[in-house]
Amino acid sequence: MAFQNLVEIRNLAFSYHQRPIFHELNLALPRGRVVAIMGGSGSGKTTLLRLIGGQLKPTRGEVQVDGYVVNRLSMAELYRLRRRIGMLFQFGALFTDLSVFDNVAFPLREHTDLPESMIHDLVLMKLQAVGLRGARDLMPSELSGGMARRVALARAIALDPMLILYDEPFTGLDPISLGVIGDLIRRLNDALGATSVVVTHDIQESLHIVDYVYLLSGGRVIAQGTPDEIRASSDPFVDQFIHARKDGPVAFHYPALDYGQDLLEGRA
Ligand SMILES: Nc1ncnc2c1ncn2[C@@H]1O[C@H](COP(=O)(O)OP(=O)(O)OP(=O)(O)O)[C@@H](O)[C@H]1O
Repeated sequence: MAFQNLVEIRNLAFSYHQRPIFHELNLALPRGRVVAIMGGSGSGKTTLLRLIGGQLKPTRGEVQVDGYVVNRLSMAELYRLRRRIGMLFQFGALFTDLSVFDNVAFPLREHTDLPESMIHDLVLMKLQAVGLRGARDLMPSELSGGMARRVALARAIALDPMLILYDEPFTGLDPISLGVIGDLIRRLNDALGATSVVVTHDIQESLHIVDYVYLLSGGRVIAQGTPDEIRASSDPFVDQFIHARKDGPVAFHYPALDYGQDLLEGRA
């Protein structure tokens, strides 16, 4: 049975030890879409990706991916599901002792019994898709930051995932490489018929490439909409976020004791 939403998160709560991160999180990722998850530092964006990938379990509520409740799967079932999820984590670290070709071949060799001749063709197809077929014999140390990110992207899609999770895919890139990666995220999603989730601080770039945005704060979704709706929003939080304003509903300080009291207690 095909579910309209590839990912659904319902009434989710999650804490790290005693520290609550999400209280009542609800969100849905429709099939075929590219969705951005944004929010201030520490709002739980990476945690959310890890809940979707089943690396973390919610304390309440559920995470459903392709109809499976991720937090109730056995290890074997979770492993099978994860094979259909591509992940590109911050800086998308490559294996430094493997060539570009072998980096992209890695998941195919790990997770399939395909013959080397077929792996060869699949790797070249993925490298062609990111424009780096000609760089197949280079080592990671010979790549620019933008090229390395593209190789990581080719590796993330090696198994033709149904869902691709990107954690800060634009971090540390120059503006041209950033545009190239943004464009690839969109094009690869559409070419694969996949669904993509992009956790990012890069608001302007992501508003160009995504279909929908969720803004997280205080453990829940506080705004959502299409890029046009987000741009036009008069919500003070959205305004602060979109225009990168220092002052607004999001406080600069992590919650702390009163400053004066804190200083006095230090002396006591
Ligand atoms: N393994 C962990 N154990 C305890 N606390 C954690 C752990 N990982 C993250 N946290 C805390 O949970 C909160 C959410 O972290 P998370 O990395 O999900 O935020 P984020 O929105 O991705 O932040 P950033 O944009 O800065 O990367 C942070 O306050 C962080 O300190």
